[in-house]
Amino acid sequence: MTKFSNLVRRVQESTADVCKAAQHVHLNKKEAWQVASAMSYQELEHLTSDRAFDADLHFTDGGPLTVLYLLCVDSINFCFWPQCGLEYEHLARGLKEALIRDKQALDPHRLACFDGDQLQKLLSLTTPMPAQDRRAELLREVGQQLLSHFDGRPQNLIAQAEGSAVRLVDLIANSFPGFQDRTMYRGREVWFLKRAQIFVGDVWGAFQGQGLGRFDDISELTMFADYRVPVVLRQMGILVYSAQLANMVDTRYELAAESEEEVEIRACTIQAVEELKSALRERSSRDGCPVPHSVQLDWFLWERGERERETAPPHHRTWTTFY
Ligand SMILES: Nc1nc2c(c(CN[C@H]3C=C[C@H](O)[C@@H]3O)cn2[C@@H]2O[C@H](COP(=O)(O)O)[C@@H](O)[C@H]2O)c(=O)[nH]1
Repeated sequence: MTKFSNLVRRVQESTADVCKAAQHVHLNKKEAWQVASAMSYQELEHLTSDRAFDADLHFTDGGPLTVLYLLCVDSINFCFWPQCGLEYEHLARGLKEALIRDKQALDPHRLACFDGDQLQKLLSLTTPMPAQDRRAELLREVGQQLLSHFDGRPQNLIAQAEGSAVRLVDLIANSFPGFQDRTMYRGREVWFLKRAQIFVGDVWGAFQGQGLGRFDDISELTMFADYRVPVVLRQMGILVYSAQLANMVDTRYELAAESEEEVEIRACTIQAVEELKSALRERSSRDGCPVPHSVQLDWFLWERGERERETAPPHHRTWTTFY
């Protein structure tokens, strides 16, 4: 059993350090508290009751094949923007249709032999995406590592987490190298684990927090540091970019992966959602309003970003396999 290292805590702590030291991005905490106080009670009730999992878009069959499907989706859930018109939904729906077409895959007894080749074949049945070869390698890794560490059974992966979302993130990051979303910032390690955490959030959502999706500590997860949510937080005035960074982002200049600018955007995005949650906790002590998990705040912000993507300012552009 891989040593438990609580990588989610490393995400919390390392991104808080980056946010404090950031030169190109400012987290306006006062604005975050304003936004939190302006959220309606009804909105918060909906947020906290909703696991925001889109069951029409995704494959769900109530069993381990759903876990495997989500592991495949989230192993290649990154960088759609270079291909005009391509969105996350095309990936989710494409893999769902490929799985349903591959009738044999639906035989639960066959699940254990879902190896790298089968998973890679699924990709060839979906919409071509940027870096198709890299995505095929990442899918192959899912098949290989699932076979070598978990007897090819996704339910074994879930069982080893023993009902802990944090342990499951650790297992994913330690068992599937492609999910190890971390970098260096001014000589110190920074962790984001966006796809590992979104996988756990998706399993929790797909199973409505029950059975294979039951986690006692889902509240520990951070938001998922992608390129859509920072746009919404910037529009709210919670994230403020330096004039130079604002110009780079607004003119669609590509930010290098692991550059200070990119790392600061991702770290401050995570900390902005934590600040919103702190503000809502404080408000709740006064008016008893429901307090969403970071996962639920994330979905609220992401789906708002999706709705407004045609009219919103540009998101930052970084070529990466992490988000
Ligand atoms: N923070 C955050 N980022 C998310 C998601 C999702 C999908 N969530 C669904 C899954 C289950 C529920 O039904 C959710 O609705 C994708 N992404 C990221 O966004 C970017 C894609 O954007 P665009 O090019 O516009 O499709 C890309 O980095 C992708 O990895 C999320 O929930 N939170």
